[in-house]
Amino acid sequence: MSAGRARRTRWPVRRPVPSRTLSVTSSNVCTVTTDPVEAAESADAAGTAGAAGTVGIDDVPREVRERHAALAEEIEAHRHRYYVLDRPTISDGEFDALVRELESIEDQYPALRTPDSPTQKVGAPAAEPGVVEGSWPPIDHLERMLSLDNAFDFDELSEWAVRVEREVGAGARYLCEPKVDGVAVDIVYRHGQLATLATRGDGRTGENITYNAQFVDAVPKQLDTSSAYAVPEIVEIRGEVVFPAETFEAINAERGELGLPLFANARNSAAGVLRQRLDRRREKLDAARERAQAASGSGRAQGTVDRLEAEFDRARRMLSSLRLICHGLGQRSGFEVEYQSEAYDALKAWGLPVSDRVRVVPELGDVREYIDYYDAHRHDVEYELDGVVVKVDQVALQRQLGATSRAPRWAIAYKYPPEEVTTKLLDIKVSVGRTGRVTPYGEMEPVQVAGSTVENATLHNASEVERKGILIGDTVVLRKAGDVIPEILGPVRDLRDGSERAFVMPAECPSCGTPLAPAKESDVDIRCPNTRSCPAQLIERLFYLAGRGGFDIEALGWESAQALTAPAEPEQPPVTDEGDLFLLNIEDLRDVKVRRQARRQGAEPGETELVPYFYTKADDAKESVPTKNTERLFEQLEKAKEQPLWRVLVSLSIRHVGPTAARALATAFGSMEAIENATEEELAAVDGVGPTIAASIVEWFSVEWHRDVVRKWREAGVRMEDDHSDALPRTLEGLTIVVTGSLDGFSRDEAKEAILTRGGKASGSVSKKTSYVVAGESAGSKYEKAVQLGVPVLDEDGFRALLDGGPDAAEAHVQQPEG
Ligand SMILES: NC(=O)c1ccc[n+]([C@@H]2O[C@H](COP(=O)([O-])OP(=O)(O)OC[C@H]3O[C@@H](n4cnc5c(N)ncnc54)[C@H](O)[C@@H]3O)[C@@H](O)[C@H]2O)c1
Ligand SMILES: [Zn+2]
Repeated sequence: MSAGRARRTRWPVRRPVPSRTLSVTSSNVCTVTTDPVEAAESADAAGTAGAAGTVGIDDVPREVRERHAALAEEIEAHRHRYYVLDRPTISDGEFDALVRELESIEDQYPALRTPDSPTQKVGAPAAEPGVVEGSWPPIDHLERMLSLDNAFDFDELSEWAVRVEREVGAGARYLCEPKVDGVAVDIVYRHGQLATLATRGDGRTGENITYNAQFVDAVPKQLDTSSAYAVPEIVEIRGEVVFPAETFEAINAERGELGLPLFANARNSAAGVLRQRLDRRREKLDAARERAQAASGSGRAQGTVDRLEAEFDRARRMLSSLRLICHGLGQRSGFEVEYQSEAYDALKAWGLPVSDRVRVVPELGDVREYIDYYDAHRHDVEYELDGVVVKVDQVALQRQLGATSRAPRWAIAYKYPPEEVTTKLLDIKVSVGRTGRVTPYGEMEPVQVAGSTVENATLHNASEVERKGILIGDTVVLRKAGDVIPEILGPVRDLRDGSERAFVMPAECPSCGTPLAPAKESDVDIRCPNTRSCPAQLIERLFYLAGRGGFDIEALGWESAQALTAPAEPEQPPVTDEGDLFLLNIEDLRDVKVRRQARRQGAEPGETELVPYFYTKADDAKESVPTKNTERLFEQLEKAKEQPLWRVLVSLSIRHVGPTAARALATAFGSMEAIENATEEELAAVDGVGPTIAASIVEWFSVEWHRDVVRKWREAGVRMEDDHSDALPRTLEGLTIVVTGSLDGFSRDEAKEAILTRGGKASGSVSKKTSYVVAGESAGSKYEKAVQLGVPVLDEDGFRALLDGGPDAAEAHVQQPEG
């Protein structure tokens, strides 16, 4: 059986909507009331009839039936964990894949699509009180709460649109909304007063969490009855409760400090917080207070009160920071609108929060744009969204379209690729950085997430590993959001089997074997103190000094740096610290060998061989010769000796001395010697340097091998002072300049350097204090801002004039605002 993309055949044949359903739905905007059993039966009947006509359940091959049953059971178990326990063990993406597999089986064998299949149901039944500890008593919704059908790509979205058009003809307007990844709730107002707050449960019955509603600021206790929209006698509102992303992070940080298990994501945390039995906490607190009063003066009794009070308070604070986004109505009497978007205006007028990102658009192409926009800006929204919901805006058409047993036909959820997956944490290793800092990182079974394969993720430091409660061997939740580096959020504790083990920070450097220690006693980070020739640190420093902000030696990449500092042969590496770099002789590298996966035919995986790194020998040649890259390396080393002083300074890897400080130092002192001999005060007095950097420079030069690096570079011919003729006229003294858009004659870095070397400041944002904005090709918002603030704008010619002759020369080039 093909497990290919499931084709939706949930409503394959046009069938009359039962009249009873019609009459009930006629007052409906966002949720359609159908009798679930009847609807499910007719869906089943339709499915069966639509596919093979006579294929009954007995005609389905046994293996298929078994796979279907096993999958259904697995899905139900995950639903229970997710909806009732708030403790899922798989990611949403993995869960959705299981559901899709079930759907594709049912597409092939519609007889399996029975009313109790998970594909036909919403959520999970609210737990019977007492069955799951801590759940609230159930409450029936006035109208059923449905789920949504999903589209995972544009083809599926247009298939939906085609079905809509087939049912109701052209002319549907599309209402686009963020799909809020929160906890679905149902709120009932009677005569404008909050009556109940409930979770979705199985769509029919949810948990009655009204007690907690009093603490949720986002849920109005009373609707504004003075608005243009009369508040109906009874109105049922649907929405999502979420934590803003920031609050979620703060909550987890606090839980970490208190030693409580962290929430895996914002949705789980919102669900956990919303569903806690705050009433019971209150009872406990009251009882403790009474006991304390009875045992007047007992410190212990008072201690209990204090603790319970603090806990109650914390819970209340968390509830009050929850947010609500309303996106629909259930039952209501005496309230009619023509459009769903109009219903939102009413909700707003009554004081209910509605997303201001909702848009009504006429064409599917516009829907696509909306979807693309939020795909790119998913993380600019203050809460988590996992997709976009597209709805038919006209209420009359919604009625015509109706619903299946589990979802309306007039809406669809377009889902973005998941950003969270689970994977196995195979090991925790440590890496040593440029400054010797030792950082643990997780090695995982490779997984696909947000479009790339991830197998490593940093864990920052040992206390982070502890705070997150991660053990080696755990299944972990891994998150990769947009361009952000992947992060291990935490373990899935429920999947532990006892074989997991705690991570222990190694006592010795994995690169050079030196005992590790914190630099200062109070530091959380530990370091390898062998700064001079620990290969891990030296490689990072070489890589850095070869970078674009340093000597700019492209041919010295990470691998070459490794071959120079830690080759397999000879034992004594050609470079023991960066001082050796410019003293290298191409001949010295002839015998440098590295260990590689063996390339010979039939080599086993893991079988290695020694190969020369810098030299190569053609099959028929007698002598080996330097590789192309080796030749380039030596050419570039030669050129690097002529780099300006600030680049040499950057290349020394002095803490806090990046390009900006290095430029300021070079301009102020002119030579390495002068900097080396300057006092801390003299250094600190330089504009753009300051006391921290000054102290760091003095400390750096106090180390003997550091001074040797400078000495060796000087001996090798590296230029250690800026020629006087290099000094450019300081035409931009005191000016702040913003460059935006692209220029023909300057890269971004070159433009910046041109500004800095003439005494100006280069800034990235436009304010009233900006002296000039240089606007190149396709300059955007910064240009507009400049015009708005009246900051003079120059084109590229104007920029050149400014560089050469200062403000007077640029005067003639200042662009006059239009109009
Ligand atoms: N990891 C697990 O084990 C597990 C288990 C069960 C479910 N899940 C996840 O839960 C989700 C499925 O649950 P679902 O039935 O709630 O379906 P859904 O999330 O696909 O969509 C339906 C729900 O979206 C909500 N919604 C958000 N924004 C909305 C808007 N603007 N308009 C209308 N509705 C909006 C509504 O509450 C609605 O009920 C999936 O993401 C699934 O992966 C995960
Ligand atoms: Zn080391």
